[in-house]
Amino acid sequence: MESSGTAPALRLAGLTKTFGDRPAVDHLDLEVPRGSFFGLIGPNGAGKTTSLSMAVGLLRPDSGRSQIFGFDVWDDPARAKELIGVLPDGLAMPERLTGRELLRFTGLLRGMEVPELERRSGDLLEILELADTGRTLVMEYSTGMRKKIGLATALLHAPKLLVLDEPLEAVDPASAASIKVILRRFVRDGGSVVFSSHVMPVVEQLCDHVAVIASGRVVAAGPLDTVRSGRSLEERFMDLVGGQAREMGELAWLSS
Ligand SMILES: Nc1ncnc2c1ncn2[C@@H]1O[C@H](COP(=O)(O)OP(=O)(O)OP(=O)(O)O)[C@@H](O)[C@H]1O
Repeated sequence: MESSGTAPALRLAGLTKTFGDRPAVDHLDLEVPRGSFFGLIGPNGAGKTTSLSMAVGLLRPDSGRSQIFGFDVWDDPARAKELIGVLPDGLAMPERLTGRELLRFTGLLRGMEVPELERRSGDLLEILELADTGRTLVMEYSTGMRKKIGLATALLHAPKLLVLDEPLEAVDPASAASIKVILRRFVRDGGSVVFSSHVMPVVEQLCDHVAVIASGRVVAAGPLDTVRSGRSLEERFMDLVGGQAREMGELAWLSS
């Protein structure tokens, strides 16, 4: 096995997953360099969530491998998973806990010492503007609040790689700004982040690397400026995935 000392933060090799007779992810290869802020973009249904779920060991691929700092997610799950913090899509959480209780539960499962766990939970709840939610149960949280508490659980054990599925979706602008500060600081201090998004300006603002996925395959990947090749990311995205603003003639009935 490759030494964890030189391996990329994340390496996906030949990842494949078929639902029914349609491949959702089709021999996908991807490398996230250490210390990079990596954006994953692609149209709806391109296979981003499926790829990230397989990358972190939440979904078993039909074939292919995922390695985190050289540790295989399926052969060596304990070592791989202690290095990552994950914000999955549609996160299933213990619903009858408050946010603070959820963090305590997560930290204890991770084997953290209680005083340190309490200190970090307080910091995270404060910066994510969840400190005032008091007795509110997770089942009563809004979509954006669920994203934020999910992100807090991903950060709690100070992982080396964050894998985040649309972390800013449904999050209000003030909280989004806080999340961007947290993620930037995380990368500045040596962490690596890979996240999916549909918001091109956010990806351009945050990321130094990007991959475009379409039909379960990587159609472009590399440093942001290389992938953009002198254009905006949105223009490049439209070129690569064949998107075009449609004529509205067929919806003429919508205009009264
Ligand atoms: N559990 C499932 N059962 C059947 N089909 C699935 C399942 N999960 C995903 N798919 C299909 O796999 C394909 C890829 O879905 P996926 O959610 O990975 O795309 P995505 O790029 O994350 O999309 P979006 O940007 O809309 O979130 C889609 O065609 C989707 O319908």
